[in-house]
Amino acid sequence: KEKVEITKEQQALMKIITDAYNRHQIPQDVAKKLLQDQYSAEENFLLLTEMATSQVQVLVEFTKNIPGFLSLDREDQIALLKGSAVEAMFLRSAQVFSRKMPSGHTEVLEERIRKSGISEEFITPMFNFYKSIGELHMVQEEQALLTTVTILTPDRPYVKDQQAVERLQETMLDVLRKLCVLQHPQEPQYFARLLGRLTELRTLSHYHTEMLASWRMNDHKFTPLLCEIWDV
Ligand SMILES: CCOC(=O)[C@H]1CN(C(=O)c2ccc(F)c(F)c2)CC(C)(C)c2c1[nH]c1ccccc21
Repeated sequence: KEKVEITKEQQALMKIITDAYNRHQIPQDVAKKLLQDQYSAEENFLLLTEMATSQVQVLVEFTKNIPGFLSLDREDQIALLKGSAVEAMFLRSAQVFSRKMPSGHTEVLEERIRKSGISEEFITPMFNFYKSIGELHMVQEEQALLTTVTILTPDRPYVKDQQAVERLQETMLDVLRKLCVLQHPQEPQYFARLLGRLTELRTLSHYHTEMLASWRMNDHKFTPLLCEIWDV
Protein backbone atom coordinates (compact mmCIF):
# COMPACT_ATOMS: atom_id res chain seq x y z
CA LYS A 1 0.00 0.00 0.00
CA GLU A 2 1.74 3.19 -1.13
CA LYS A 3 2.26 5.74 1.62
CA VAL A 4 0.37 8.94 0.68
CA GLU A 5 2.24 11.99 1.87
CA ILE A 6 1.51 15.68 1.41
CA THR A 7 4.78 17.52 0.73
CA LYS A 8 5.83 20.74 2.47
CA GLU A 9 5.03 22.77 -0.66
CA GLN A 10 1.59 21.15 -0.96
CA GLN A 11 0.96 21.88 2.73
CA ALA A 12 1.84 25.55 2.14
CA LEU A 13 -0.34 25.69 -0.99
CA MET A 14 -3.30 24.18 0.89
CA LYS A 15 -2.88 26.68 3.75
CA ILE A 16 -2.87 29.69 1.40
CA ILE A 17 -6.00 28.47 -0.39
CA THR A 18 -7.91 27.45 2.75
CA ASP A 19 -7.09 30.70 4.57
CA ALA A 20 -8.24 32.69 1.52
CA TYR A 21 -11.39 30.59 1.25
CA ASN A 22 -12.26 31.19 4.91
CA ARG A 23 -11.37 34.89 4.72
CA HIS A 24 -13.65 35.41 1.74
CA GLN A 25 -16.94 34.18 3.18
CA ILE A 26 -20.14 35.83 2.02
CA PRO A 27 -21.70 37.84 4.83
CA GLN A 28 -23.92 35.40 6.73
CA ASP A 29 -26.37 38.22 7.35
CA VAL A 30 -28.08 37.70 3.99
CA ALA A 31 -28.87 34.09 4.85
CA LYS A 32 -29.91 35.31 8.33
CA LYS A 33 -32.19 37.96 6.77
CA LEU A 34 -33.79 35.22 4.69
CA LEU A 35 -34.37 33.27 7.89
CA GLN A 36 -35.62 36.23 9.95
CA ASP A 37 -38.87 37.43 8.53
CA GLN A 38 -41.44 36.24 6.09
CA TYR A 39 -40.83 38.21 2.89
CA SER A 40 -42.71 38.31 -0.38
CA ALA A 41 -41.28 36.37 -3.31
CA GLU A 42 -39.95 39.66 -4.71
CA GLU A 43 -38.16 40.51 -1.45
CA ASN A 44 -36.72 36.97 -1.26
CA PHE A 45 -35.49 37.34 -4.83
CA LEU A 46 -33.91 40.69 -4.02
CA LEU A 47 -32.11 39.17 -1.01
CA LEU A 48 -30.85 36.32 -3.17
CA THR A 49 -29.53 38.69 -5.83
CA GLU A 50 -27.78 40.64 -3.06
CA MET A 51 -26.30 37.34 -1.86
CA ALA A 52 -25.22 36.37 -5.39
CA THR A 53 -23.65 39.78 -6.03
CA SER A 54 -21.56 39.64 -2.88
CA GLN A 55 -20.61 36.04 -3.67
CA VAL A 56 -19.21 37.11 -7.05
CA GLN A 57 -17.13 39.82 -5.37
CA VAL A 58 -15.90 37.25 -2.84
CA LEU A 59 -15.10 34.81 -5.65
CA VAL A 60 -12.93 37.38 -7.47
CA GLU A 61 -11.00 38.15 -4.27
CA PHE A 62 -10.59 34.45 -3.47
CA THR A 63 -9.33 33.64 -6.98
CA LYS A 64 -6.55 36.24 -6.70
CA ASN A 65 -5.14 34.15 -3.85
CA ILE A 66 -4.84 30.96 -5.88
CA PRO A 67 -1.06 30.59 -6.39
CA GLY A 68 -0.31 30.92 -10.09
CA PHE A 69 -3.70 32.34 -11.08
CA LEU A 70 -2.45 35.91 -11.50
CA SER A 71 0.41 34.71 -13.73
CA LEU A 72 -2.14 33.33 -16.24
CA ASP A 73 -3.01 35.39 -19.30
CA ARG A 74 -5.26 38.26 -18.18
CA GLU A 75 -8.08 37.44 -20.56
CA ASP A 76 -7.92 33.80 -19.52
CA GLN A 77 -8.31 34.88 -15.88
CA ILE A 78 -11.57 36.62 -16.83
CA ALA A 79 -12.73 33.63 -18.90
CA LEU A 80 -12.10 31.29 -15.93
CA LEU A 81 -13.99 33.57 -13.53
CA LYS A 82 -16.91 34.01 -15.88
CA GLY A 83 -16.99 30.30 -16.70
CA SER A 84 -16.97 29.12 -13.09
CA ALA A 85 -19.02 31.82 -11.32
CA VAL A 86 -22.34 29.94 -11.34
CA GLU A 87 -20.74 26.63 -10.32
CA ALA A 88 -18.83 28.37 -7.52
CA MET A 89 -22.11 29.97 -6.40
CA PHE A 90 -23.85 26.58 -6.16
CA LEU A 91 -20.85 25.03 -4.38
CA ARG A 92 -20.90 27.84 -1.86
CA SER A 93 -24.69 27.66 -1.58
CA ALA A 94 -24.43 23.94 -0.83
CA GLN A 95 -21.88 24.64 1.88
CA VAL A 96 -23.99 27.39 3.43
CA PHE A 97 -27.08 25.21 3.21
CA SER A 98 -25.51 22.06 4.69
CA ARG A 99 -23.87 24.00 7.55
CA LYS A 100 -25.16 22.99 10.98
CA MET A 101 -28.00 25.44 11.65
CA PRO A 102 -30.21 25.62 14.73
CA SER A 103 -32.94 22.98 14.34
CA GLY A 104 -35.73 24.02 12.01
CA HIS A 105 -33.65 26.76 10.33
CA THR A 106 -32.70 24.58 7.36
CA GLU A 107 -36.37 23.85 6.70
CA VAL A 108 -37.29 27.55 6.96
CA LEU A 109 -34.45 28.44 4.62
CA GLU A 110 -35.53 25.74 2.17
CA GLU A 111 -39.08 27.11 2.33
CA ARG A 112 -37.90 30.69 1.66
CA ILE A 113 -35.80 29.57 -1.29
CA ARG A 114 -38.76 27.68 -2.71
CA LYS A 115 -40.79 30.87 -2.35
CA SER A 116 -38.45 33.07 -4.38
CA GLY A 117 -39.93 32.58 -7.81
CA ILE A 118 -37.79 29.64 -8.87
CA SER A 119 -39.77 27.05 -10.81
CA GLU A 120 -40.16 23.64 -9.20
CA GLU A 121 -38.24 21.82 -11.97
CA PHE A 122 -34.99 23.55 -10.83
CA ILE A 123 -35.64 23.40 -7.10
CA THR A 124 -35.50 19.58 -6.91
CA PRO A 125 -32.11 19.04 -8.60
CA MET A 126 -30.74 22.01 -6.64
CA PHE A 127 -31.68 20.63 -3.22
CA ASN A 128 -30.61 17.12 -4.27
CA PHE A 129 -27.20 18.61 -5.03
CA TYR A 130 -27.09 20.38 -1.66
CA LYS A 131 -27.89 17.11 0.10
CA SER A 132 -25.28 15.17 -1.89
CA ILE A 133 -22.65 17.78 -0.96
CA GLY A 134 -23.79 17.73 2.68
CA GLU A 135 -23.42 13.93 2.84
CA LEU A 136 -19.73 14.25 1.90
CA HIS A 137 -18.98 16.07 5.19
CA MET A 138 -16.07 17.86 3.50
CA VAL A 139 -13.44 19.46 5.69
CA GLN A 140 -12.78 23.12 4.90
CA GLU A 141 -9.53 22.31 3.05
CA GLU A 142 -11.50 20.02 0.73
CA GLN A 143 -14.16 22.68 0.18
CA ALA A 144 -11.53 25.30 -0.66
CA LEU A 145 -9.63 22.95 -3.00
CA LEU A 146 -12.80 21.74 -4.72
CA THR A 147 -13.79 25.35 -5.46
CA THR A 148 -10.24 26.00 -6.71
CA VAL A 149 -10.37 22.93 -9.00
CA THR A 150 -13.72 24.20 -10.35
CA ILE A 151 -12.31 27.65 -11.10
CA LEU A 152 -9.26 26.12 -12.83
CA THR A 153 -11.29 24.16 -15.39
CA PRO A 154 -9.28 24.39 -18.64
CA ASP A 155 -12.16 23.89 -21.10
CA ARG A 156 -14.19 26.99 -20.23
CA PRO A 157 -15.30 29.08 -23.23
CA TYR A 158 -12.69 31.52 -24.62
CA VAL A 159 -9.72 30.15 -22.63
CA LYS A 160 -6.68 30.49 -24.95
CA ASP A 161 -3.83 28.81 -23.03
CA GLN A 162 -5.65 25.70 -21.77
CA GLN A 163 -2.36 23.90 -21.01
CA ALA A 164 -1.37 26.57 -18.48
CA VAL A 165 -4.74 26.18 -16.71
CA GLU A 166 -4.48 22.37 -16.89
CA ARG A 167 -1.05 22.44 -15.19
CA LEU A 168 -2.45 24.57 -12.36
CA GLN A 169 -5.55 22.41 -11.99
CA GLU A 170 -3.46 19.22 -11.89
CA THR A 171 -1.37 20.69 -9.06
CA MET A 172 -4.54 21.31 -7.07
CA LEU A 173 -6.07 17.91 -7.95
CA ASP A 174 -2.93 16.17 -6.69
CA VAL A 175 -3.20 17.89 -3.29
CA LEU A 176 -6.96 17.22 -3.12
CA ARG A 177 -6.48 13.54 -3.98
CA LYS A 178 -3.90 13.08 -1.20
CA LEU A 179 -6.04 15.04 1.26
CA CYS A 180 -9.06 12.83 0.54
CA VAL A 181 -7.01 9.66 1.13
CA LEU A 182 -5.66 11.05 4.41
CA GLN A 183 -8.99 12.50 5.62
CA HIS A 184 -11.17 9.53 4.61
CA PRO A 185 -8.91 6.44 4.88
CA GLN A 186 -11.94 4.17 5.20
CA GLU A 187 -13.38 5.49 1.93
CA PRO A 188 -10.91 4.87 -0.95
CA GLN A 189 -13.54 6.15 -3.46
CA TYR A 190 -14.05 9.47 -1.68
CA PHE A 191 -11.93 11.49 -4.14
CA ALA A 192 -13.85 9.99 -7.08
CA ARG A 193 -17.16 10.88 -5.37
CA LEU A 194 -15.93 14.43 -4.90
CA LEU A 195 -15.10 14.78 -8.61
CA GLY A 196 -18.47 13.27 -9.44
CA ARG A 197 -20.08 16.27 -7.73
CA LEU A 198 -18.34 18.55 -10.26
CA THR A 199 -20.31 16.81 -13.02
CA GLU A 200 -23.54 17.41 -11.06
CA LEU A 201 -22.44 21.03 -10.69
CA ARG A 202 -22.20 21.50 -14.45
CA THR A 203 -25.74 20.20 -14.88
CA LEU A 204 -26.98 22.62 -12.23
CA SER A 205 -25.33 25.54 -13.98
CA HIS A 206 -27.15 24.61 -17.21
CA TYR A 207 -30.41 24.67 -15.21
CA HIS A 208 -29.39 28.08 -13.90
CA THR A 209 -29.21 29.52 -17.41
CA GLU A 210 -32.78 28.31 -18.01
CA MET A 211 -33.86 29.67 -14.59
CA LEU A 212 -32.58 33.09 -15.59
CA ALA A 213 -34.66 33.01 -18.76
CA SER A 214 -37.83 32.39 -16.71
CA TRP A 215 -36.95 35.21 -14.30
CA ARG A 216 -36.30 37.55 -17.20
CA MET A 217 -39.81 36.83 -18.38
CA ASN A 218 -41.28 38.03 -15.08
CA ASP A 219 -38.98 41.08 -15.46
CA HIS A 220 -36.90 40.34 -12.36
CA LYS A 221 -34.10 42.88 -11.86
CA PHE A 222 -30.46 41.84 -11.51
CA THR A 223 -27.47 43.92 -10.37
CA PRO A 224 -25.01 45.13 -13.09
CA LEU A 225 -22.35 42.70 -11.79
CA LEU A 226 -24.76 39.75 -12.05
CA CYS A 227 -25.83 40.84 -15.54
CA GLU A 228 -22.15 40.84 -16.48
CA ILE A 229 -21.26 37.48 -14.97
CA TRP A 230 -24.57 35.65 -15.59
CA ASP A 231 -25.02 36.94 -19.13
CA VAL A 232 -28.50 38.32 -18.37
C1 LIG B 1 -23.67 31.76 -2.01
C2 LIG B 1 -24.42 32.65 -2.94
O1 LIG B 1 -25.51 31.90 -3.43
C3 LIG B 1 -26.53 32.58 -4.01
O2 LIG B 1 -26.51 33.79 -4.17
C4 LIG B 1 -27.65 31.66 -4.46
C5 LIG B 1 -28.30 31.05 -3.24
N1 LIG B 1 -29.02 29.83 -3.56
C6 LIG B 1 -29.51 29.02 -2.56
O3 LIG B 1 -30.11 28.00 -2.83
C7 LIG B 1 -29.22 29.36 -1.13
C8 LIG B 1 -28.40 28.51 -0.39
C9 LIG B 1 -28.16 28.80 0.94
C10 LIG B 1 -28.75 29.91 1.54
F1 LIG B 1 -28.56 30.18 2.86
C11 LIG B 1 -29.56 30.73 0.79
F2 LIG B 1 -30.10 31.79 1.40
C12 LIG B 1 -29.82 30.46 -0.56
C13 LIG B 1 -29.21 29.42 -4.97
C14 LIG B 1 -30.19 30.30 -5.73
C15 LIG B 1 -31.56 30.20 -5.04
C16 LIG B 1 -30.29 29.70 -7.16
C17 LIG B 1 -29.76 31.75 -5.87
C18 LIG B 1 -28.67 32.35 -5.31
N2 LIG B 1 -28.63 33.68 -5.62
C19 LIG B 1 -29.69 33.94 -6.42
C20 LIG B 1 -30.09 35.14 -7.01
C21 LIG B 1 -31.23 35.16 -7.78
C22 LIG B 1 -31.96 34.00 -7.99
C23 LIG B 1 -31.59 32.80 -7.40
C24 LIG B 1 -30.43 32.77 -6.61
